[in-house]
Amino acid sequence: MEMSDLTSRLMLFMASDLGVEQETLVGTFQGKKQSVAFHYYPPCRHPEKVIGITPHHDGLALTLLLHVDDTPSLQVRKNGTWYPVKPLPGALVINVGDILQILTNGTYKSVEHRVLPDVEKGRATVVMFQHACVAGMVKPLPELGEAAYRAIEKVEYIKGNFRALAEGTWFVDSLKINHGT
Ligand SMILES: O=C(O)CCC(=O)C(=O)O
Ligand SMILES: [Fe+2]
Repeated sequence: MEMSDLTSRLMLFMASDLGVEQETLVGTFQGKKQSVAFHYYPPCRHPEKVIGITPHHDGLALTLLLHVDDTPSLQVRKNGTWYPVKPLPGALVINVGDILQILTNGTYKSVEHRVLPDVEKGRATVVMFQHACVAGMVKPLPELGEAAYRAIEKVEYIKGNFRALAEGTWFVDSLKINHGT
């Protein structure tokens, strides 16, 4: 419930930023599923030999991540460079996911991230993934002009996303519309 309130509030800010009706963006999240993952990464004396969590984008709309301890292992990629995300006590890390990138027609970018295990300390995180869709579809909000992604049913989107993840590709790429520019 608290998480829903928080995601709704974040969507209100994003709606103002995008210049769309607040209800339009908040409505894509309201009443939609949330899933939770608990991660524990044991300390690893040979980090070069293990993967942690491989680079990926979160396939749903928004990710709220709580660091249970102060072990830094999460990294985000920007312009080809990996940057560490420093855990802050009591703070949540908010990641834009693929569905939000599509809804906002590419204005908000889904962040690529990975987890590298720590040599000395274990690490635990609690992660909440927020679903979103527009009348059962994953597609850009019509208010945001010419669509940069094709519309797809949510069920097909989820299947395609898992398939692409298993193949090591990024499903969003396959939804991009080439307007010939
Ligand atoms: O535990 C973390 O820091 C990240 C987990 C993650 O990326 C995920 O569950 O998708
Ligand atoms: Fe992730």
